[in-house]
Amino acid sequence: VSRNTPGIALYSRFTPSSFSFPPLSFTLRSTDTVRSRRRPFLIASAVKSLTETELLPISESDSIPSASGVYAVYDKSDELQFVGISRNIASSVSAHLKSVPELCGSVKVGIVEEPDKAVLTQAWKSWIEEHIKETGKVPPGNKSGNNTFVKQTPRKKSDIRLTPGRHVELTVPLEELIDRLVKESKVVAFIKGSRSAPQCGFSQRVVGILESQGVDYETVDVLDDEFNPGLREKLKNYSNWPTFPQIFVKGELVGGCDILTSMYENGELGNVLN
Ligand SMILES: N[C@@H](CCC(=O)N[C@@H](CS)C(=O)NCC(=O)O)C(=O)O
Ligand code: FES
Repeated sequence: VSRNTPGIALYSRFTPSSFSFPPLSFTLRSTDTVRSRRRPFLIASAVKSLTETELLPISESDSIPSASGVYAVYDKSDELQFVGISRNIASSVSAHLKSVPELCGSVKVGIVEEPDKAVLTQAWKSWIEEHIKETGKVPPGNKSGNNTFVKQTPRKKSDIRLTPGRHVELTVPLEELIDRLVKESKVVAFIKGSRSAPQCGFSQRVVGILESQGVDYETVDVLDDEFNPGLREKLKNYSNWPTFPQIFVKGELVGGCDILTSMYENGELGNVLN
C-alpha cells in the first residue's frame, strides 16, 4: 500500500515522517487499522474473510477475546445466525448466550484493533456480503425487523411541551393546560431540565426514583421558556408549592424531592404510584 493508494490511510504506529519518499510499501496485516478517507472509495477489510476465520465454541468462553471487532454467531448445526460488531466481543457473545442460548453454538471473531466506526462497519459488511454471496441469504438475526440478537432499546420518552411556542397566542390559560395535563396523566413530574438531562440534582434524583419504579410518567421542563413560557411561576401558584421538582399523581401534588425520596425509602411510593 503506498501513500497514494486512494481511500487508504494508515495511521497509529506510523508517524507522518514514516511516509517519506521514495514510496514505501507496507504489508497490511489482517489486524492493521485502515480508515476510509472518503466514500465511495473501497477500503480494505481490516479482518480475515469469514471462511478463513476459525470457529470457536461458545461454551469455552475464555477462548473468546474481550477485544473489539466483528463476530459471527453460529448455532449448534453450524448455521450462521448473526453477524455483529462490538467493542467487547466476549461480553456481547455472553449476552447473546443468555438471551438466545438455543442459537449460540460457536462464534467467529475478527479483531479490529484501534477501531473506529467506519472500519468496524466495513469489516461487518465484508462478512455479511461474503455470506450473501455464498448462500444467497442474509443471516436471520441481521434481517430487518428481527430483534432476536439486537434488542431495540425503547427510546426515552420526550418531555411534554405545554404550548406550541412562546410566540403563539394561547387560547386557553396556562393554568388550565397544567390542570388538564396533571388530571389526564397518571404521573407528571415538573422538573428543571429534560428527563434525559436534568439540570438540577433534585430533579435528577426524582427522575432516577421514577425510573427505578418502572412506572410510566410524564415530564415537563419548567426551564423551557420556549415551549413552557411562564410555567415556573404559574405552577408555584397552581400547586401552592414554591420549589421544583413537583410530582403529581392522578391530579394531586405528592410533593418534591424530599417527600418522594422518603416515600421511596420507606416503600410507600410503590403503593401511591400503582
Ligand atoms: N427541598 C426541595 C428541594 C428542591 C429545591 O430546593 N428547589 C429549588 C432549587 S432547584 C427551587 O425550585 N427553587 C425555586 C425556583 O428555582 O424557582 C424538595 O424536596 O423538592
Ligand atoms: S437549580 Fe440549583 S439547586 Fe436546583
